[in-house]
Amino acid sequence: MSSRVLRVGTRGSALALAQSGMIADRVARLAGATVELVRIRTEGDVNTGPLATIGGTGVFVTGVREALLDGRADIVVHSYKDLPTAPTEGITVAAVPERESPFDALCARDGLRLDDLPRGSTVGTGSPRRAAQLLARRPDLAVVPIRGNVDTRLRQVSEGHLDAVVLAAAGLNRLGRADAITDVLDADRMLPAPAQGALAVECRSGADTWFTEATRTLDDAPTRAAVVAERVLLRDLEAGCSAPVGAFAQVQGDALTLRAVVVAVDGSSEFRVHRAGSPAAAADLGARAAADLIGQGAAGLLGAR
Ligand SMILES: NCc1[nH]cc(CCC(=O)O)c1CC(=O)O
Repeated sequence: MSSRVLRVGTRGSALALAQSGMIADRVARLAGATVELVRIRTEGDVNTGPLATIGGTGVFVTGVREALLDGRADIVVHSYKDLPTAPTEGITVAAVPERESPFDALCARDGLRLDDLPRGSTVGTGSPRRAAQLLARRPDLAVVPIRGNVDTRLRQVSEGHLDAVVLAAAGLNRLGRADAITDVLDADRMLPAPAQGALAVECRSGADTWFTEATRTLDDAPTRAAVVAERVLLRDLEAGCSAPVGAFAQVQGDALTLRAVVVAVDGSSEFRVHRAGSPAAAADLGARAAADLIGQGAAGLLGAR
């Protein structure tokens, strides 16, 4: 029996446990280790008020990273789209594993698809990006702000309080709730949040240990290139994770393509870009796309910056 123990820091939400558990099992198997889950309760879990009033989604990330930095955990796993774009001193993204579905999913009553929702239907989402793109296509819908974990949101539909909710397909898939999806919103209808569906596996910088070595082997180069392009775009727009910015990059053959949109929160106007580059120059592609959007006047839709 091996004496190696991989300590994986994780929040206690169902999604966090599913994601951390899946990565932990893969790293542990590669390293011949056993897994110890280190539960972390963050400010965002304790305080359920509107995220904007308690410091944004960063409140979830900070608590988890503290466990890494003070040595309680060896690795931590984040939904990449929840990470701020600025790098953190002392922490390295050791792996960006192969991406799950990057797309958003409509979960509606009675199996309805977006175009079949009756006029005036209520759709729950707390995301300005999702709200704006829904309203751009269906101005008649009533977007209702909601928060809470995936199960709480799905219950709003199953209990008849809302006609539909929009959630990341990746989260639903990882939680085994793909059955709730009635319409996967492809890139032509809704561009996802930068890095949606991707995970970031973090280790302390400079620690060349058995667990960083094993973690690095989970890195997927095409996913990393796509995520770099999407997040450099977000960074250069100086927009946060709740900004009305959609972006989707993918490696196709030798090329990396990037599509992005900045939308008015009421869906009344938008700026778009579609560019291609080399996967080796992913950051440059994101930067050029952001400059293009700013040149079109997109900064005016990004609000106070
Ligand atoms: N904002 C919360 C969050 N962060 C990551 C996911 C889903 C998983 C992913 O995008 O990787 C979700 C839920 C959602 O947006 O529906």
